[in-house]
Amino acid sequence: MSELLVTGGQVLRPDLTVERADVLVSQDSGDIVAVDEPGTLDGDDELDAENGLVIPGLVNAHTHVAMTLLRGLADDKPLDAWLQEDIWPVEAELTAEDIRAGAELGLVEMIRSGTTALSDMYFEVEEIAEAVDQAGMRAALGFTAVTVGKDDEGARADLQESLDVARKLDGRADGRVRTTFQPHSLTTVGEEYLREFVPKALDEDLSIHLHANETADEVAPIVDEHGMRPLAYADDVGLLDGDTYVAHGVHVDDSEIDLLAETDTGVAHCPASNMKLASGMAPVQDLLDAGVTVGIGTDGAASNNDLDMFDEMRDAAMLGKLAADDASAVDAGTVVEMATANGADLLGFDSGRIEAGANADLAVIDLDAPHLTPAHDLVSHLAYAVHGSDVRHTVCDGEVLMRDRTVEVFDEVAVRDRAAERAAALVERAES
Ligand SMILES: CSC[C@H]1O[C@@H](n2cnc3c(O)ncnc32)[C@H](O)[C@@H]1O
Ligand SMILES: [Zn+2]
Repeated sequence: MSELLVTGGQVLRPDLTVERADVLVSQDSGDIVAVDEPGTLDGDDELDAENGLVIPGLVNAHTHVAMTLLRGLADDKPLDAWLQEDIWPVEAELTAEDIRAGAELGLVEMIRSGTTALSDMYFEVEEIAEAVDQAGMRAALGFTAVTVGKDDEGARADLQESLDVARKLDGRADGRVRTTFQPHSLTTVGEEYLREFVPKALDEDLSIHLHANETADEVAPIVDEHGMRPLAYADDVGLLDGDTYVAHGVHVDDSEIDLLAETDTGVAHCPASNMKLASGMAPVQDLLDAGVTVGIGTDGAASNNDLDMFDEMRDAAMLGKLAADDASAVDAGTVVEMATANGADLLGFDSGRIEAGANADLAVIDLDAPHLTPAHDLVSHLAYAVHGSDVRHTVCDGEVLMRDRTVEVFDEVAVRDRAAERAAALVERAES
């Protein structure tokens, strides 16, 4: 039996109070054993949290982790033009090795900035699952099906692959990988295919993750073609009958907010991507007031351009206020809950809170910094002042992924070099 003691720090509790405490975690079960007064617990190994704040590992509720290879490739365009002119032509040249290299780079970036769980949409998911296994992180993964531009055989093969991959990879990495069925969006997967394959996913009790209501441009065609709002259409084809969360949810009207709440459908809010692609402002406070579970995602690094969930919390708070025209909307405590417990709920993990019995997924923030001084309110600091680079240690499933800012699960320099080489060769191939 091996136990790790995170000692000497202040601890963020599930009710968002902060207290001086030690946290004992089991490296066998991967769970938190106890949170108790300093000096009262003993472990086989220790992690020094002196002058630190121990928080739940952050949960990135929507990303495309391998898109780190496309970071900075194409900026300053709206979604449709960005995808069609820049991203999809390069993605067409991606190999399994590229995706592995991009995923490893993204996971290193996440570990360095205190993220321990992610929900990912992409292809070559076997490679991503292996990278997650090596990273020691937790993930909800899936193969994303797109049917536009494909013949019937190709379209059906894509959706079948999404089901097959979900079935095959569920439980990988000693149970740290869960899977989701993934139609890319309501405009990129045809109705006949949704009507055929969504019931199959529901029969198999698969969670569902899709992009929805991201831009105004994708709402009108759905209303024209189906005579209803996008989320009413999603409900009509059964997408909201399961354990479902939608990425973005920007252009949702009141009836759709009610529908999300009634069907217990979650939203992965992606504030930076929504701002950068000028997609719009999600009505986050209205969603929360209606009882919708809202997590936070970075989206891919090509539309962000980083995977730092502290940046994302700050963006969520700022944009939430603008959207609501109310400075009290989407407050600091709310964004911290969104990035931890809410995200864990969406992904189906027992993490996102520091209490006995929860998954031992933690990050320790170094508070010894000018931009974190004074410390009137540490929840305020988490939302508005901490940067990913302030993370000193990262722990997932009881294992130390980063100790004293050294990533222990990857050779970080080799990961960076490989990703840079692969990204350069990828772009060369796409341009030739
Ligand atoms: C086949 S995996 C996912 C697919 O989605 C593309 N993508 C990246 N960001 C977004 C976004 O904000 N909205 C819609 N689609 C997005 C990505 O490039 C992949 O092709
Ligand atoms: Zn996305």
